[in-house]
Amino acid sequence: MLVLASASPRRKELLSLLVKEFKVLPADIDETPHHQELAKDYVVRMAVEKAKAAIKKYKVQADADASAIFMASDTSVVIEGDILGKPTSLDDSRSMLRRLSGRSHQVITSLCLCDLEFDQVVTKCIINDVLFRDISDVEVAQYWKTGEPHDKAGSYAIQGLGAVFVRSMSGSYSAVVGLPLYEAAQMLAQFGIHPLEELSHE
Ligand SMILES: Cc1cn([C@H]2C[C@H](O)[C@@H](COP(=O)(O)OP(=O)(O)OP(=O)(O)O)O2)c(=O)[nH]c1=O
Repeated sequence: MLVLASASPRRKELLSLLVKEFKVLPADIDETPHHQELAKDYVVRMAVEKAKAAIKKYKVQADADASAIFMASDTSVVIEGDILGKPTSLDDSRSMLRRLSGRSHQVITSLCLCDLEFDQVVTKCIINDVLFRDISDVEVAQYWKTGEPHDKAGSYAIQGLGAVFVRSMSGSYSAVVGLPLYEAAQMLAQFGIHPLEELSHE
């Protein structure tokens, strides 16, 4: 059994493109970056901590399966080395989008796959570049009202209305949305889960 350690509807939707059956077990962790922690290290640490928290929750379940595999991920927007998480208010969203306006930033997504005993652990970090057009404060306020930026790192969603800000991107689109499909498929194969085989045996 594969367990997705996530509360993100995007991650669930993306994983369902690769795997038919999996459980979803959201993991609550402290997402505060350590002092001077590098963004790459931070996102990988977050994915590992989410996986570990889900393992802890899973182990106390009555139907816990010893062969369960756990998948967790984290997405952060990074500009000038600063990590932008989810906005807490319109002011916060405004300051994020003002920083991103008219320039390029990185979206870093990590992935962690591991077994129940945390003996076999594989992590990966995917870095994408996203270039924004200029964004006015009026647009920031209008965008905030849609609700879309509220639960998104960097205060935008490339898969939604936020796409109107994106001039170009390079890297993995699915990674920016929250779950890098190419890398997830490669990592699942290391745990004996082969998406194409599984989905072709209907
Ligand atoms: C940049 C960007 C982020 N996001 C989302 C992906 C993630 O869900 C969210 C970043 O927050 P995360 O902390 O990575 O994820 P989450 O809290 O939503 O879910 P969980 O930790 O339980 O797995 O931002 C988009 O949906 N589109 C985008 O373009």
